Amino acid sequence: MINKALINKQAFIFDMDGVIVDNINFHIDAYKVFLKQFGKDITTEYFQTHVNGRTIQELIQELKPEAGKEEIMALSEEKEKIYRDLYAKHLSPTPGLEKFLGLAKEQGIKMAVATSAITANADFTLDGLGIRHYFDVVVDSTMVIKGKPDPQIYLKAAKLLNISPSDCVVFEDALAGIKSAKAAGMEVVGLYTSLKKEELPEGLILKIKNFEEIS
Ligand SMILES: O=P(O)(O)OC[C@H]1O[C@@H](O)[C@H](O)[C@@H](O)[C@@H]1O
Repeated sequence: MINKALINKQAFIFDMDGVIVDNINFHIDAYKVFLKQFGKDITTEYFQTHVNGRTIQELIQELKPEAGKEEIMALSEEKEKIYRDLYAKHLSPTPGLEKFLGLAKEQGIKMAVATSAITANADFTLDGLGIRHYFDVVVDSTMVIKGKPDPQIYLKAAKLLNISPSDCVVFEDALAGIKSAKAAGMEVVGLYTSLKKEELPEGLILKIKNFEEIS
């Protein structure tokens, strides 16, 4: 049974990292390796407030303003390959995810993924877990101009699903992602995977550790 707070909605839109997979520590470790070439380190706090949920392309643009599109994509792929190599043998869905996706599908709820990741990471996760077939739409960072916290990615997912933003619920774990979804006019279920429960902002319809709590 799907949780009462969600049953009147027509679409569920899932963030990927920190929601479909609980992988944030692997991103932090990959950034530590990748950022050495820029003479930078990254703390967990800096990651949560400035990096998590944003696109790596925008981060690289800040680190290297002179880089053109091709170099930005090459550097993005460099960092994401480090991440995929670190996480590959741990790849697993957030507890309860598949049961929840199955129930939602049975009830005719449309579903999308809206991730700040590059396409290779979305493929790695959705195909690696064998769950792509649950989703009607997958939007990644290469398909938008402005990344989260801008609302563009969630608005695009809703448009492709053909569902009005107010009929969508978003599942998010990152501060930038929650801002993006709210700016798109959507209600948000917060997952406390990368942040602690008390660090998630107010104004969420639910705060959950994983999908076992709502399926
Ligand atoms: O949480 P989302 O939207 O799935 O975003 C994932 C992205 O989150 C960012 O923190 C990372 O820089 C990216 O490497 C990663 O792909």
